[in-house]
Amino acid sequence: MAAYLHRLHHIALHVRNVDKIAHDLVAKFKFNLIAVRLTEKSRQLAFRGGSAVFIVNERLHYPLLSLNGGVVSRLGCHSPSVQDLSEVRSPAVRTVTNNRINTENNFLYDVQSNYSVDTACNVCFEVEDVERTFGVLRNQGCDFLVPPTHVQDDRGVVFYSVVKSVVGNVCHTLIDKSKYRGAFLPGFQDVENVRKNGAHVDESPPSPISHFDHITYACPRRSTPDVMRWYEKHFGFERFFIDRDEDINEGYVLDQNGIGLRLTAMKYWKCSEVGLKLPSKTKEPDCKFVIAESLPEPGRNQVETFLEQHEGAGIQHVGLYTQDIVSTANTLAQAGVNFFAPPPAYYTEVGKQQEILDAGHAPELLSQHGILLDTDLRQDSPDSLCHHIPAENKRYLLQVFTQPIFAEDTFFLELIERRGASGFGEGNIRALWRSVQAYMESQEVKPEEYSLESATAQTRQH
Ligand SMILES: O=C(O)C(=O)Cc1ccc(O)cc1
Repeated sequence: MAAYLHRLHHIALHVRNVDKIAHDLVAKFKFNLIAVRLTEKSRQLAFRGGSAVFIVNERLHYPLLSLNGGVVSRLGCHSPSVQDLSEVRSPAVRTVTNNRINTENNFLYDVQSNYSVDTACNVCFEVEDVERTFGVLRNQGCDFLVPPTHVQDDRGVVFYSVVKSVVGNVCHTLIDKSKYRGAFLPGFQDVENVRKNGAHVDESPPSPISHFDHITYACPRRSTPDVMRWYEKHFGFERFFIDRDEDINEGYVLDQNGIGLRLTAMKYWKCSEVGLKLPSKTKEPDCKFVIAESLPEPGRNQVETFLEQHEGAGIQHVGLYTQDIVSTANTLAQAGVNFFAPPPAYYTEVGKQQEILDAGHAPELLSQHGILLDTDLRQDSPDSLCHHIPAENKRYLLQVFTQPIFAEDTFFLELIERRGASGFGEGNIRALWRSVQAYMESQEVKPEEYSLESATAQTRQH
């Protein structure tokens, strides 16, 4: 029996310095700061775009006073000013683990990450019953980093526990907030409340991001079956076939023209008891998970670069869903987001140009920010995520990939818009791969000298 996952609650990042990433999420990626937790030992900031929430955790090695001039001063016009947040103290909470008041954990709803590089490493799911889920998973041999714990304030109580996954440093906070009436989580100060108590701040505009579409793990070669088994057994994930001819054991393999990538995707159902067979109409898929591993090809590639610079497996990228990728990419680019662009020939190749035109898009517009368009490999799939499929058109998806958002060539974000396509476009994956390869060739850099960082120099600068 697997755990009952209700839905994805948030993805947590652990960074050495929250300033840059907080600034980027607000000013560039148009997320809104929704809640903060500031203590002498840690800063935790929550950002929302639609239902997509990131919590950015930073361990502090200095007292709270240094907050002045720190993150909050550079968050931009839609975030509270330094004065608003420098007066914020974590609301009083009672944290109880194993019937004892817990004062040790600096990070609520997470664990202290001593990881040496910045990392996205916790995918938090809402569950129905933390104690029960803990019991089930522990009996199955899962490793828990935080046993069932509850956090209480005057608006109610939240239960959580943190389980380690089999993917590098990735762990999962399992949380039950059904007995909590507050806007976010106990221990966090809602930014609305900060505003009401402090100076006037402009209302935040709605974010163009609506939800997390998928999370992609970069894993070592031949580790995919173990990862699949773990998620199937413990969380009830099901295989999502990217291609109908995909081999069940091999996954979806791209191994032509210098691309050596194996992708295997998994899905689970939102708000449903995992494992329960529901009529397909009542099933609502949540965020997908993709496992990427490289094939034993010579030379460097995105997955191997990630593993090296991240010092192990982990979350390589997160797909952010937007209803209008052209407008969102434009807004983000104007705000300073740099996207990877495919070779210019991508938009003038006869086949691709026609494909873009048939889908009702202008190749010139897509080329401005490196947006890729691909027809879904699963044209006859009955479980499409999009409900508005133009009968005359094939189902397709649009994607654009950002440069890594941390100092290392590791974690990046993706914008994705689906027009009836529920899978992942082979052409887009090839184009992304090639955008890195093309730079290597144009610069005549030997593969072993190549770094993703240098490749980003050729991506579009805004
Ligand atoms: O297309 C996507 O968003 C994927 O998740 C597939 C993918 C996985 C890993 C890569 O390095 C590139 C593409």
